[in-house]
Amino acid sequence: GSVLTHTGACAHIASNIYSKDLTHRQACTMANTIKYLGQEEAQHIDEELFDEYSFSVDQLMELAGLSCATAVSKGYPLQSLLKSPPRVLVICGPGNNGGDGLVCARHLKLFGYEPSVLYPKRPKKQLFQNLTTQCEKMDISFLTEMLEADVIDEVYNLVVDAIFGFSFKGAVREPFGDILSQLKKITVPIASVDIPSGWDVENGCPDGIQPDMLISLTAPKKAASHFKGRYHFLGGRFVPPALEQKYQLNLPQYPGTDCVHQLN
Ligand SMILES: NC(=O)C1=CN([C@@H]2O[C@H](COP(=O)(O)OP(=O)(O)OC[C@H]3O[C@@H](n4cnc5c(N)ncnc54)[C@H](O)[C@@H]3O)[C@@H](O)[C@H]2O)[C@@H](O)CC1
Ligand SMILES: [K+]
Repeated sequence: GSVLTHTGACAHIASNIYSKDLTHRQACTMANTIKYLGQEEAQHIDEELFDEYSFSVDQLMELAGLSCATAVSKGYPLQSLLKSPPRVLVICGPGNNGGDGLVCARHLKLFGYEPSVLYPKRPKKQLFQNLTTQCEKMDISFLTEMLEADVIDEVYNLVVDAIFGFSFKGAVREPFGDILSQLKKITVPIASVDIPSGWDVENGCPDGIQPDMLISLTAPKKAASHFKGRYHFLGGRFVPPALEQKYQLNLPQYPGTDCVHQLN
């Protein structure tokens, strides 16, 4: 990875190459560095993908979840796992981030992992029921309650955190407070989908969970600048160029036909 943080790199460019009057955003654009999105901006892009570009949630969720499973398989290849069978715990929250988790679990199973899903708050929407059935039909087990940290460490190789994404706000409500407090105690790696759950989408959370992997979808959110884990991937390779232009996302080029790009 690079020595400079994103903010540091942009500040450096702004102060050294261009005039000091440049805003952070302008400096990023001129330096061609990837944009880190605020919460509202992430929500606007999301709405635009559905309303203007006519994507359906199912489509984008499938690509997002596939990106997450692919990033996991790159960071934690099957042959590198210490525990056999290659069990992975996927924890899904009540919104679309949780849906990404269900899709991720299904692809992990196809990749040869043994995912189990914890899905304590299930929305009634057909989409989530379908994703749940798809997992069940793939012999993916669903846990009935959260496990203690030491049990997770003993049984699983890693945890996929698909609890909250860019719509998270305020103090964590149960049962997710208990779940996150166990996740703070585990020693196996956490791979967070889009945002480390419980983190403020823009400001992060110094005493929150500390994932080893972050898979930013569409574009990183501002909280990603506080990420200190080993692997930062970009996924969700579905952004039309015109939309990328409009929001000046400056997305890096994905290698070949890959659905993920490793940022660091
Ligand atoms: N636009 C995009 O780029 C795409 C986004 N997707 C995913 O969608 C996510 C955003 O999904 P949503 O907008 O459904 O929202 P989230 O999944 O971020 O979370 C919303 C859910 O969490 C609950 N919640 C919020 N704050 C809480 C708190 N403090 N305590 C307890 N519960 C709380 C809400 O009641 C709601 O049920 C993204 O982060 C990403 O993972 C992908 O599925 C597809 C494409
Ligand atoms: K998450």
